[in-house]
Amino acid sequence: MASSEEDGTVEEKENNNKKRTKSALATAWLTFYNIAMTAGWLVLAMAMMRFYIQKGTHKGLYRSIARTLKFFQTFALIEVGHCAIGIVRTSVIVTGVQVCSRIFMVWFITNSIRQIQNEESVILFLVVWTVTEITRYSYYTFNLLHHLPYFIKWARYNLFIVLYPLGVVGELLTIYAALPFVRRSGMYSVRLPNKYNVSFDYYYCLIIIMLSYIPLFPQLYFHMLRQRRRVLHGEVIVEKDD
Ligand SMILES: CCCCCCCCCCCCC/C=C/C(=O)SCCNC(=O)CCNC(=O)[C@H](O)C(C)(C)COP(=O)(O)OP(=O)(O)OC[C@H]1O[C@@H](n2cnc3c(N)ncnc32)[C@H](O)[C@@H]1OP(=O)(O)O
Repeated sequence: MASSEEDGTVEEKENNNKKRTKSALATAWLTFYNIAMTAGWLVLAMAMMRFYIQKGTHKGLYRSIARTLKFFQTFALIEVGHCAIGIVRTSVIVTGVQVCSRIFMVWFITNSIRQIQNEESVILFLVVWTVTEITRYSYYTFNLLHHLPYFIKWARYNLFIVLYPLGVVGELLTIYAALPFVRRSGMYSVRLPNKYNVSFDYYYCLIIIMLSYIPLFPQLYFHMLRQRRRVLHGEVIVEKDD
């Protein structure tokens, strides 16, 4: 009897040790990840400012930062993994929609269609993303280090109120500007007849994606408003599981 109790205690201790090691590892990884992402977006911000100060125009700005942007935005896919393995308390779906829509904007719109890279709307969403990400990743970093300045917390849970709609406007205007080029070039489209007997029209796919902002964006926005009430006003929010 005594020995089984002892076994139980030993097992519990081992489990607790494993959990502690796992959470220490997760914290170390997240701290590294968030510092790297803050630095990446800071580099982007500085490159954009330097370009604009030197050239006095936004034309050519996208091309000058394209590589860095593609790298750091694509790297954010890891965040979906963080949610999936449970090291951050965030919904896989919410994070997945957010990250995939950004990657889609970078790779399948802005990077693929040269003719739209100098649109003002591209600069709009780039500036909005950059401010958002510097704030968001520095918030996570300082939070993990238990030294969170109030102004960063305030910025994380207030700036999105204006930045989120602005980002969406920038993205939608950019997709809209891409439509004529996509239609003319037939890019990423598969026409009939072909040996697989399938067709795909990227032009209509883009229109569907634009329409999908109508149901999806409010969900992301209201999610952030709930997070804001929880973090800034201490409200207890019960969220449905994925
Ligand atoms: C294939 C094509 C698909 C196309 C689909 C099209 C449809 C698109 C629809 C809409 C698209 C919108 C486009 C908008 C783009 C823009 O970004 S515009 C710029 C403004 N943007 C924002 O303000 C972004 C706001 N969104 C986000 O912050 C996130 O993406 C989020 C997923 C919505 C954030 O939610 P969540 O993580 O739940 O909130 P938090 O409060 O930040 O975190 C919750 C807890 O998790 C911890 N945590 C999360 N990540 C980390 C991390 N990296 N490191 C450490 N900790 C992390 C966080 O600390 C919280 O923990 P607790 O405080 O303990 O709860």
